[in-house]
Amino acid sequence: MCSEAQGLTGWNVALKVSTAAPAKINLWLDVLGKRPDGYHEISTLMLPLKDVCDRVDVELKEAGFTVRCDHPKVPADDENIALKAARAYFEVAGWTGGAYVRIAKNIPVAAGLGGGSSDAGAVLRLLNRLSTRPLPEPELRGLAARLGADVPFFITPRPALATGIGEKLQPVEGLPEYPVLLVKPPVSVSTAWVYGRIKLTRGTRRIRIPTLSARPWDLTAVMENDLEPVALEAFPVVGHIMGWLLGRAGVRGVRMSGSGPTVFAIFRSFEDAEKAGFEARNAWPECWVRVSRTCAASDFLSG
Ligand SMILES: C[C@@](CO)(OP(=O)(O)O)[C@H](O)COP(=O)(O)OP(=O)(O)OC[C@H]1O[C@@H](n2ccc(N)nc2=O)[C@H](O)[C@@H]1O
Ligand SMILES: Nc1ncnc2c1ncn2[C@@H]1O[C@H](COP(=O)(O)OP(=O)(O)O)[C@@H](O)[C@H]1O
Repeated sequence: MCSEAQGLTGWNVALKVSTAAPAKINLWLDVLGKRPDGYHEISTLMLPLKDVCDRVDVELKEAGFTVRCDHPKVPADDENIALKAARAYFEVAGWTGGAYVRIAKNIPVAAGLGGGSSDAGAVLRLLNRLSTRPLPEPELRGLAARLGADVPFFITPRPALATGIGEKLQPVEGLPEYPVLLVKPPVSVSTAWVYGRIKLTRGTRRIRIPTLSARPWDLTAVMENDLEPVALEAFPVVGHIMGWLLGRAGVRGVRMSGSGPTVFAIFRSFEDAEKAGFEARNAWPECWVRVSRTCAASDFLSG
């Protein structure tokens, strides 16, 4: 790579960059209505998880776009949303050249944890940091929204109220780092399939932020997910896991994350979450089980 090529491409010096791409949970998810474009208006509080993260590397190349991922269910071609993000960024930035994207997968796939969207957000974050003319945040968010409803949240993962189809973000400060136990049954649920079967019963958006800010541990008062009934009917195991988690010592609230099937439980303390995690591995040996915590601020701005 010669310097005039860098001048032409608009890149800074670094040619290989890397960052963590966190999973997310939805503390609540209201579906408010269906839009003419087929997407649904939602209002959801999204919380990134501190240590359930993919690792995303981006290497700039003279030409060509390729992706490698160590998970058999993740596309290794142009269908990979992280590669779509790289192509889209180069096009908008007017860059020549290409990119090699490498993903080390730790977030379960099609789990309701935003794994693919997080990888795409990480690629946009990395490329924008490399640029000699970074895109302003609103333009970057618009590019992200064209890739997927969840992607704008993952450009700067931090607690935020997401509205619209998920692309309008209002950061929420001052929340605790909640201890979380995640249990994912061995079923794959498509987001489109769940949204396609939802019965729209909620008329207006409930205002929950003041309640949560006043009483951040009174979680049952705010935790809801309008996508749950569709997933519970199709996959009763999701309901069985939710019922089991509600019986654990120190539990503060249980919900399905996003379009599922992952169920998450928030606990009074990290010790309670770890104890429940140990019990879950014995009670649900066929499930993916992780103990984590939500992030109070964006731990992902730096790298
Ligand atoms: C449900 C949520 C909650 O955070 O997350 P996941 O469970 O996927 O992690 C999101 O709304 C998922 O966003 P995302 O995963 O980006 O969905 P997209 O790929 O954009 O959309 C997949 C399909 O879901 C439907 N969809 C998605 C978002 C939305 N607000 N309304 C919709 O109707 C559309 O049919 C769309 O074609
Ligand atoms: N980088 C990626 N990581 C995970 N899934 C991806 C990726 N790129 C494309 N996909 C596709 O997106 C689908 C949704 O995956 P994912 O984003 O993990 O689900 P969810 O939005 O429920 O968390 C998967 O079935 C997979 O085929």
